This record gives sequence, C-alpha cells and structure tokens, in this order.
Amino acid sequence: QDGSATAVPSDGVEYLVSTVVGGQTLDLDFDTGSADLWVFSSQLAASSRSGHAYYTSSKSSTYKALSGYTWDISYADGSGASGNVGLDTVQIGGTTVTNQAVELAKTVSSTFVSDASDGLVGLAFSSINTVSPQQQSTFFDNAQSSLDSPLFAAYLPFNADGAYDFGYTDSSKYTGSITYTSVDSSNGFWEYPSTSYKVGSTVHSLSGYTGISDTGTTLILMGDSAVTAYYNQVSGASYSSSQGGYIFPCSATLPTLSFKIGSTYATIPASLLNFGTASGSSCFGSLQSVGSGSQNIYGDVFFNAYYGVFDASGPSFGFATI
Ligand SMILES: O=C(NNC1=NCCC1)c1ccc(Br)cc1
Repeated sequence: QDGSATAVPSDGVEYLVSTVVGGQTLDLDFDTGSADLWVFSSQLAASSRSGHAYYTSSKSSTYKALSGYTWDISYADGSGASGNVGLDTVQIGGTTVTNQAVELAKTVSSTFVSDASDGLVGLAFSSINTVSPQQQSTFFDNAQSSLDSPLFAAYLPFNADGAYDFGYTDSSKYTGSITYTSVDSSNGFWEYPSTSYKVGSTVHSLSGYTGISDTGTTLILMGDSAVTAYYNQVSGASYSSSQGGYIFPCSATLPTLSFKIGSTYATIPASLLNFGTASGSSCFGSLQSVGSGSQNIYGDVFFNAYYGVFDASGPSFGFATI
C-alpha cells in the first residue's frame, strides 16, 4: 500500500514524521544513513525521557518480545543509543508493516535527550542493522512487497513541511526530470561516485570520492580540500573551534556549491549555504568538514534543494529540482 507521510522541520536540525508504533504515536527522524528503527521507551530513566513521547511495550496488544535480542548504535556525529528488541505493527502514512523489529531504547546519548525526535527510522540497507544475535530488516525492506514500486522518496523543503513518499514518486513535488545513478550498497549506505565539485563555476576534482545521501545528517559534509576551496572564496570566513565549524560574516556573499552525483552535478544555492546565525554577526556554514575519509555526506541541506528517490531495484538514487 503506497503512501505519503508528512515530514515537519524541527529546530532546523531534523524533519520529524508522526509514526504509529503498536498504537502509540511518536515523532521519528527518518534516517537514510542508518538501518535501525528505535524508539524512546519506558525502560529509559525518567530524566532521559523528559520532553519526549515514548513507547511502552506493555500497552501494545500486538507487541512480541524478542528474548535475548539487543541493539547498540553509534552515529558518526558521536551520538548513540542501545536497548532491547521486539516486534510490533508500524504505520507510516498509508503504509503498514506488521512484525516490524522495534528497538526499545534503554540508553540514549545526551544529543537525543535534547533533540526533538522520539527515535529514528533507519532507511539505509539492512546489512548495517545493529541487532544481535540476528540482524533485522528495515521498515522499507519489510514494506517493499506491498508497494507498487520498491522505492521511497524524500521531499524536505527548507523551513516548510515536506514528506516521505513510499512506493511512488510524486511529480507535484519536483520540476523537470529525475536523474538516477547506480548505488553501491556494499557499505550499507545509499552511496555513489562523487568525483568532482564546483565552487561557483570553478571545477575541482575529487578523485576516488563517493557521496552518501543521508537524511539523518543535517548539513553537507565534504573533504577538507573542498571545504577549504569553498571558504577561500568567502570574505572573512574562518574555522571557529568554539563554534565547531566554519563561520563567516552574515553579510558575506556566498558562492554556489555543486557536486557530482554519479555523472550529474547537483547545485546548492547560496541561500541554503548560510545555515544561520552562529553568534553576533557571524553565520554558520551549511558546508562543513567530514574529517578524514573519502565519503562526502549529503544531508538535509541537499534535500532542501532536491527531491531524493531511493530505489531498491538496481539499487539507484535519483534527484530532481524541488
Ligand atoms: O550517522 C549517520 N547518519 N545518521 C545520523 N547521524 C546522526 C543521527 C543519525 C551517518 C551515516 C553515514 C556516514 Br559516512 C556518516 C554518518
């Protein structure tokens, strides 16, 4: 059963989707960069649950415990969570999956306590699910057989309600055509070659680099050579260790940033490259460093400009201008 669920922007950091788990409604962060569906649960300390909706398995008539199953996830930004596992019915928009592995948090890191989400829905490949002793399938993997097409799409417009579409692409959410590229899922991500970028109109090579489409990451994270090349073109830009990234005068003129997804450039407009006020008259850049490694991470700021299609047949990733 195809369907669409509304994604609401929260604090400019994430988009939350109202999701029903065992009859209980939670606001979850859909994350194409991980593969665990986990929720704040009644097993958490009250101080960790503060400000959050949480799932209580004893209140669900359809919950089935998976005895002895555990999960423990660490994200690239240093956040993490862990707990135990059961099966329950999960409803997202018009799509329902029965016997979905639902990972109940017993611990969550401070980032999650302070963020607005009540848990995450992992939409990367099930090969990186952290449940032990038996890996579990993602909501999307479980839903595929009931969808018209084995795909979902992310529509995340800047500062406005968006959507996740399951089983179809919605042509009212994009202009022009969708450009697809083959995905290498061997690392468990929606990953593809990303071997060139442009600062304004100046072309740079990124030999051997890949990109990952990751709705669970807020910003655009690229290698230091690209980040340095970009901010060298921004008057007054500097790296601020106190702010944890590159900042610039809010009055600065920003160049566009383009990067290849497969063989086609995606272009991020200057307006999206100013993430907002850091402090005083300094603004924080939407482009920041991914640190070491050759994987660029194209997060929500990318999806603010492009409708993203995650197609399991292939697999492939497609994008079209919003
Ligand atoms: O963790 C990742 N994405 N999701 C989330 N981040 C923070 C909370 C959720 C992530 C995935 C792949 C790579 Br490469 C780097 C980061």
